[in-house]
Amino acid sequence: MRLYLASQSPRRAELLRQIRVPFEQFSVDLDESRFPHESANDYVQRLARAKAQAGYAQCQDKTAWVLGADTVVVYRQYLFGKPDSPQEAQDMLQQLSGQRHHVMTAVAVAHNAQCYHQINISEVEFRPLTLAEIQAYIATGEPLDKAGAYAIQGLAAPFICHLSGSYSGVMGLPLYETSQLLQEIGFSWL
Ligand SMILES: Cc1cn([C@H]2C[C@H](O)[C@@H](COP(=O)(O)OP(=O)(O)OP(=O)(O)O)O2)c(=O)[nH]c1=O
Repeated sequence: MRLYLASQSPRRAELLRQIRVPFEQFSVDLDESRFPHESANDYVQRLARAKAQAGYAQCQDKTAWVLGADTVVVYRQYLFGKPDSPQEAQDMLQQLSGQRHHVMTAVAVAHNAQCYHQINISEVEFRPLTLAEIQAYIATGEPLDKAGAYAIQGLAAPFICHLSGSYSGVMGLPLYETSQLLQEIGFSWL
């Protein structure tokens, strides 16, 4: 049984390689807009399923399973995806400074009409950040393709004073939940 990762994210690929899951990667293009009144929880799960299913539709190997995932940062009533500009990244990081927020990552696997999914919700606390620190961080370019405008695995690691949940989930692919899904579909590795 072959596994495909329907994602452009190098982090998701790195995490799957970390646990030695064999896979091939390609990206899918989707409308990622949120429905009116859709909860963050429902939104990430819908997008993870949509990525896996669109990936399966696109995949020539119809015996394969396709994995998709989606990550959002949730602070109070706000939902932060990838910032569209350095200014938006600055606004996100100023709000996250000195506060706790949640990171939700959903993961889904699809094959024909079958689609299984799981969600991980982790809690992260940032120490207070100065505007100069935020601007210096944005100038590195790292925040621009990351949900919530930061990377736990990168230069933002020293900003994080508390994490409750899953490091890999915050990074974009919760490995506990992913391995549960792979076991459920009978995909064995190692
Ligand atoms: C919070 C956080 C997010 N991220 C990344 C993971 C995801 O790549 C990205 C969230 O955006 P997503 O829209 O979930 O994913 P993506 O567009 O990068 O890739 P694809 O949809 O093709 O699978 O943010 C980190 O790398 N580190 C972090 O600490």
